[in-house]
Amino acid sequence: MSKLTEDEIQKKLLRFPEWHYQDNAIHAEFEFDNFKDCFSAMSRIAFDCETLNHHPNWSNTYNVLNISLTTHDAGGVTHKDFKLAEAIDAIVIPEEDA
Ligand SMILES: C[C@H](O)[C@H](O)[C@H]1CNC2=NC(N)=NC(=O)C2=N1
Repeated sequence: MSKLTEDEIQKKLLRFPEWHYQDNAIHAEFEFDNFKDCFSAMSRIAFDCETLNHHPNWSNTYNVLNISLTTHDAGGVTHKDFKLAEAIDAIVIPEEDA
């Protein structure tokens, strides 16, 4: 899968308000009520990663989850990253805000 141009990425990001592009990856930060809710979301995301065979660079500090998505095999952002971002948004963003 070939990497997207910055123009293509910025256009796609219009549909992903939580995400921004920087340094060959798309990034988002999500805050939860507590560690348990955060880690629960991470567990659910992990199952989707396995289904999609695509994996995030991420870190967790108590109730905050930082996620960066890039396609290592392509050296940049591809459609696979947006597929995973879509799955993550579906898990993390409450229905009434989506
Ligand atoms: C062998 C396996 O399919 C690849 O290494 C997959 C797994 N998950 C991946 N995740 C991400 N983010 N980028 C990849 O290039 C990638 N490649």
